[in-house]
Amino acid sequence: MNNLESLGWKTDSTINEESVARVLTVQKGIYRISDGELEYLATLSGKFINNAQSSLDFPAVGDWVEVQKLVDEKKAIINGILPRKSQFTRQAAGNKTEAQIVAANIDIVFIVNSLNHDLNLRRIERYVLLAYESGATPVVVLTKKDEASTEVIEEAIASVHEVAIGIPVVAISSITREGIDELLTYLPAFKTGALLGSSGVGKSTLINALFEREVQETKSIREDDSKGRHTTTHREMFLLPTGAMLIDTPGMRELQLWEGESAMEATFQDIEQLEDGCRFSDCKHSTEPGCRVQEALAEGELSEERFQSYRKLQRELAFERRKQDMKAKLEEKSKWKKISKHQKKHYKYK
Ligand SMILES: Nc1nc2c(ncn2[C@@H]2O[C@H](COP(=O)(O)OP(=O)(O)OP(=O)(O)O)[C@@H](O)[C@H]2O)c(=O)[nH]1
Ligand SMILES: [Zn+2]
Repeated sequence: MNNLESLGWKTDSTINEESVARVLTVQKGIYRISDGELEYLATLSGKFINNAQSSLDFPAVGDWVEVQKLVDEKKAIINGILPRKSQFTRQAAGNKTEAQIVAANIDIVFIVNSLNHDLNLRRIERYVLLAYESGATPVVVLTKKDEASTEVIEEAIASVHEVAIGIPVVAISSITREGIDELLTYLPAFKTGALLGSSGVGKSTLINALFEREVQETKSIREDDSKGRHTTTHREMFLLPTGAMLIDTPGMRELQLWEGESAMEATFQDIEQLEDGCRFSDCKHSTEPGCRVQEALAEGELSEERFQSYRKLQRELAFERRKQDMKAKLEEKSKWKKISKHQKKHYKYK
């Protein structure tokens, strides 16, 4: 196994692996990257910056980048980004239509909620949708198991299963360590996970828990690791002692919906299935006769809250799409403006 593989790299003979590295943190144009052996502080090449069209073209935590290493100085220059397997975006600050990339190449998304507060099922639905949109696999984590009664735990798991259909749910305690091993079965070595969840649900405590025991256990093996891999806790992409990676970026809290047609279908499979039973294929599920959705609502088979949440997310997505269409049109316009200006200029000097 080469060093890159320890960061989750899959061997690719079409790429010169000597010049590949992964982005661990991003801070004001400085990228801390690793090739699995050494870390480098990298900047973007001039050509890269010139070619970038939007903020999505810039590297994010988790990206694989093509670099030129200056080994002696532990510095590097980033020339390009390798194709992303998945990506999380949010709205760029100060720009209502531009997406900004928060993290890339995430395999598993942990949707973290705490058992000692009211479970917000609507938020879970939203996060499930986001996970599917990004291209990652969702897992729901219920924290602070030590503070909840068996009854509360069972009830919480059952209600999450209802809104997160077919998605694993794990109840854990970072204090008693209950459930931690089960959680790790969803994050195998060389895979990259990300934590999604509100403030205070226990994400940092979980990361610490994931480090502690393993650090003890693996200490003898990695004691001579002069890079101090186990003590660095300020990174955004953590290299866990199990060999897996975990991303906890603050930006993950402001994730936005982007264009999730198929993600909606995956998230609301129950409703999509009911819709197939409506008499009219363009049924709006309000007053139409033979509406299977209304029937399920009346019979309590589908909860009103979940249906409203579905509606709300649908509206939001439609809004996002309109915004993006508008943006595309404006860009097209300004492109033509530039071209005609350019032509006028040429004309003058001819
Ligand atoms: N009883 C109990 N308390 C926990 C557990 N995990 C976290 N806590 C407590 O919950 C509080 C918040 O935990 P954090 O890990 O800081 O939460 P966070 O999600 O990282 O919060 P932000 O960093 O603000 O996003 C702290 O007081 C923790 O000690 C747990 O498993 N059991
Ligand atoms: Zn209907």
